[in-house]
Amino acid sequence: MTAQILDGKATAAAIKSDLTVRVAALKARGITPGLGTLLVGDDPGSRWYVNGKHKDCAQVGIGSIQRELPDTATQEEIEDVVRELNADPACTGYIVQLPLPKGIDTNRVLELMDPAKDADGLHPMSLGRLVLNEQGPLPCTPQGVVQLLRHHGVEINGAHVVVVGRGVTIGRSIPLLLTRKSENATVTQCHTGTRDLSSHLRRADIIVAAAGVPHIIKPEDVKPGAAVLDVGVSRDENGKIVGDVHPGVAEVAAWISPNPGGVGPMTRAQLLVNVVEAAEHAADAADAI
Ligand SMILES: Nc1nc2c(c(=O)[nH]1)N[C@@H](CN(C=O)c1ccc(C(=O)N[C@@H](CCC(=O)O)C(=O)O)cc1)CN2
Repeated sequence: MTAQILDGKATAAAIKSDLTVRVAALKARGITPGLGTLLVGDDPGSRWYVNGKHKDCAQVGIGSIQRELPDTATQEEIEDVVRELNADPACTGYIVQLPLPKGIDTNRVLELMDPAKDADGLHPMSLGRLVLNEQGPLPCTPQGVVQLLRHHGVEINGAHVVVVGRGVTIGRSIPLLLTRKSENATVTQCHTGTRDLSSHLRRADIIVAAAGVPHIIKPEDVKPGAAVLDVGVSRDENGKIVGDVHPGVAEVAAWISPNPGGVGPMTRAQLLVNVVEAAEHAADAADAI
């Protein structure tokens, strides 16, 4: 039997439809949320992602502020734009598209952002809030993974999840989200230093593959009936996406996220959720004065 699809495109469309209503309600209260983006350099993938984010904004009624710098930009030039976005009242939330060019201190850039405008959940304050179980913007891809599972009714409570990868934007925070009481999973985090990856994978009810290694998850390593989410993005010689999950896994798993069309659209939808939630909190705080 072939696995059922964890359909990121359809789930993201449902989230966006709900957000359209919430943005209209904010506008009725005199607040227009505006997403800022800072793109440094001309990587075609990053440009595609940023353009997609602005297209999404237009669909749900969120304003757009688009800033760009060449890949020769210095740390100071990048930080100047960050300060401008911090000060811009039309920009209620923003992101710095990652990765930044080599030689740029990414953590210093992220730390300079106004945490109240962090739309990506990647500011150290936001990540600290996640650790402390406090309210704040959630990292977009990790929360996209959680929402994709929830939307399709995949049982997370009590599940054993194996995450492959420990990168800061994705792998690192997935265990933080899935071990919250609301999710209640048990998580094993595997990485390049893990001995005998297969033995961990075979025990997983849910696998989240975020290693960036083409087809690292093979059919023989997957427990029949597991849910498998493919977050890896590598490219073949024609520029086509090759995920972390071997196509044969679809014959063993009960659920599989396509790639493209799975976690990617959910990343974009969660960004919009963060922008709208921040604007709603600001509106509530203003009303309370
Ligand atoms: N500041 C950030 N930078 C990066 C993040 C992030 O969350 N914040 N994540 C990734 C890139 N990313 C968002 O920025 C992203 C990745 C993938 C997709 C997506 O919709 N992908 C499509 C396929 C697109 C293609 O064909 O290339 C899909 O999966 O269907 C959206 C956003 C790194 N940087």
